Amino acid sequence: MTIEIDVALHRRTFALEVAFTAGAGLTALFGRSGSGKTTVIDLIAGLSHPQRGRIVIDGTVLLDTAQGVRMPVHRRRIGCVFQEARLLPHLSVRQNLRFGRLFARGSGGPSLDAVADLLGIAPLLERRPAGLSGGERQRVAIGRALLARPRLLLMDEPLSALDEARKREILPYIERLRDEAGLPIVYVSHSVAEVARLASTVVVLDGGRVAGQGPVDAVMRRADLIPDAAEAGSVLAMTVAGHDDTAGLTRLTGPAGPLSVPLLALPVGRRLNLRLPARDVLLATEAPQGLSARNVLPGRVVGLREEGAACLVEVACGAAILLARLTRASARDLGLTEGSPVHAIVKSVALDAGLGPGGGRLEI
Ligand SMILES: Nc1ncnc2c1ncn2[C@@H]1O[C@H](COP(=O)(O)OP(=O)(O)OP(=O)(O)O)[C@@H](O)[C@H]1O
Repeated sequence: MTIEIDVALHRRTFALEVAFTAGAGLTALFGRSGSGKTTVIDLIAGLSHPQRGRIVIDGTVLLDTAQGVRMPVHRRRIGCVFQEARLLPHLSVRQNLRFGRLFARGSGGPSLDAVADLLGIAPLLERRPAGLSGGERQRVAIGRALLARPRLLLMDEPLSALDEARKREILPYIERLRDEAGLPIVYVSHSVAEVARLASTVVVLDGGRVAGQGPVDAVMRRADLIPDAAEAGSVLAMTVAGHDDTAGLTRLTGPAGPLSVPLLALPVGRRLNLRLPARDVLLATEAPQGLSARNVLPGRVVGLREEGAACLVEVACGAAILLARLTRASARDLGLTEGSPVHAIVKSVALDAGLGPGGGRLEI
């Protein structure tokens, strides 16, 4: 499964020149307001047209201006989910879902019941949209899009109209969709938390151009690519290994080594992306003694970059690279150079978009 995009669109006040390829999973289009994210979504959906471009999804050419190919919107088989669910208010949830099926082309694809189960909306089928929470409405909108048997799902800031509690409710369903439905997703967001938690691949847009792209862990470490550089850090794919109720800790395993965090209400075996902001990682040249922080990972410096008064240090720990933000003076005092053995002390993790109690930062 591949998505290939290479488009150029020139408006009077804005020029977009974007090329990227993405594989299976969830590809996040990430960037500041006005960077061109929605414009790219509209071009893929066929809602607007570039002066030049080629868009190919899994071998099917949707657009190729050089060959005069421009597939109309209704034949593109692209599902769209926007900020607002846009359900038909006079129809029940079941009828809204069936409405999605009306647009399905070809055969196969999941049944209404399978989609309702995947999204946890089976108990809501006979209700009307007005009686649903924002998160429930959004899940119905996703279900309606899935029932049209799309080859690709476009999601344009689907959580931005929801409060934190509703975001928490819907995120696991988007993860299931990503992991179980086998449908590629292009997801627009300007939230580091959402991108870190959901994305497999990230394409960063800036001023209508691709500023950087790659796997989520590589892109989130690039302080130069993150609109708020203080949010830069590593993203680790962790698995819940066990809980220690007496100590009040959950043990996680992952590519950088084991980490303990305050108890999480997640089952053993559950995978989660943990974001370690660079500002929350300290470095020591010797194994620290008498320290309250319990998560100390041995590693080796593999990169140093000065940025103003700060020094960003990349540390290879196991199979992962952690990012630590030190002052330049501290980096000098520690005598850090490439190859230096260090101990990374993880002060806290960001439990993105509400995985933990209340979400946000968790001191560990
Ligand atoms: N229909 C249009 N006609 C002219 N200019 C437009 C149109 N739609 C968007 N623009 C301009 O194109 C630029 C990119 O807009 P776009 O909506 O793609 O950005 P975005 O990254 O999705 O922003 P946001 O995060 O705020 O939604 C902006 O400068 C915007 O003003």
